[in-house]
Amino acid sequence: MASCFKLCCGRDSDRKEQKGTTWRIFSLKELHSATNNFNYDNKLGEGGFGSVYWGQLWDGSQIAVKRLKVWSNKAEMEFAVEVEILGRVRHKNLLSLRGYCAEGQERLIVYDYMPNLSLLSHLHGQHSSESLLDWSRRMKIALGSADGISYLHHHATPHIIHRDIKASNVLLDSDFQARVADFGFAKFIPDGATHVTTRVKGTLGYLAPEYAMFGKASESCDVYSFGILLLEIASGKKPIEKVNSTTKRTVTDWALPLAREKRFDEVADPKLSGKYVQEELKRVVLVALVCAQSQPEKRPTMLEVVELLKGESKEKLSTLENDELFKVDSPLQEDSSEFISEEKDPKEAKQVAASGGEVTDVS
Ligand SMILES: Nc1ncnc2c1ncn2[C@@H]1O[C@H](COP(=O)(O)OP(=O)(O)OP(=O)(O)O)[C@@H](O)[C@H]1O
Repeated sequence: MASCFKLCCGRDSDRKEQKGTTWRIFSLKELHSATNNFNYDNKLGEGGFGSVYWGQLWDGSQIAVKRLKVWSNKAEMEFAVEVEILGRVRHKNLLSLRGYCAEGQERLIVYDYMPNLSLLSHLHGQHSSESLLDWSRRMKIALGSADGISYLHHHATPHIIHRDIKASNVLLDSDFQARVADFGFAKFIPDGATHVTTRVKGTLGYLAPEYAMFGKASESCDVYSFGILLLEIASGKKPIEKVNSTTKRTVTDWALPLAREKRFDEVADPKLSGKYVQEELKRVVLVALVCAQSQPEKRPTMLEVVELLKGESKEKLSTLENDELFKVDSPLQEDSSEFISEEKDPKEAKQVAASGGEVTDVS
């Protein structure tokens, strides 16, 4: 990918246009001036890669600038992957790349600024007390992020898996439209390959079991993470919850028995104060749980997820409702908590095994 980065992004001209995507190279000086010298007051947040700052360009447009913390080969790779992938895609539900800056050891990525910040900040963070996420906004965010991921899986060439779908990576624009962000761990799936075997990256609580255990990354790993995200949107619960000082419970282990007993109202976020569309809530919970099944082959594709969430086909919804997973007497899923380990840095969970017959890529 590093060599591909040089090839694709290191050309002479300053503005790139590919299939309608437009981005440019920024100078460090320009970004210093846009962010008031990366002033602490401009800081929007911090992630694994580095800090993110709000800024304003000379034309008045607002930007978010992600600045690499410490230069390393690994960080350089993450930077290259993100720029390479975001530079190729453009969709209403994916965060747009404005450009990048690579001067000396400085690596910065410039995006459109998302005034409503991340979904995480509204569900569990600094905006959660404001209760800005009513049911219609939650539905719009669920559908929008599904659309964005579906574009990556089914329309981008080559197909792309994101590998880090989670609430902090869904940003919200001024209209509370979802924009899937953070492509530093994303991977291209070569034509004809069913999956790639790779070092496990991602976030605890969102990792599909086959990926956490065997490093098998495919589109269905994103589907699993999206299922967890959907449950989070509907219930306001975190993916893993502390039940008491020794026990933790996943959101799926909590929601599946409720769904089987058709107690959907108990899944709804109490912050909604009962204000939601019952049919939509039920749909979201059922779709979430089929997505977050342990067996990848039983999960739907993102195209099917979009269709189901829209609720356009009564027939498909009734097939979903009658899925084996929701039969009261069928065995509960393998205990997903057995996969929960207290990694210091879940992003560096060890690659456990590599099985034959697939593309192996340990970057
Ligand atoms: N384009 C943007 N507009 C507004 N805020 C942003 C933007 N990009 C990032 N942020 C804010 O900066 C925070 C840090 O983002 P970043 O993607 O670096 O890390 P993260 O997703 O929170 O964590 P990690 O990198 O560990 O996955 C985000 O949670 C978000 O609040």
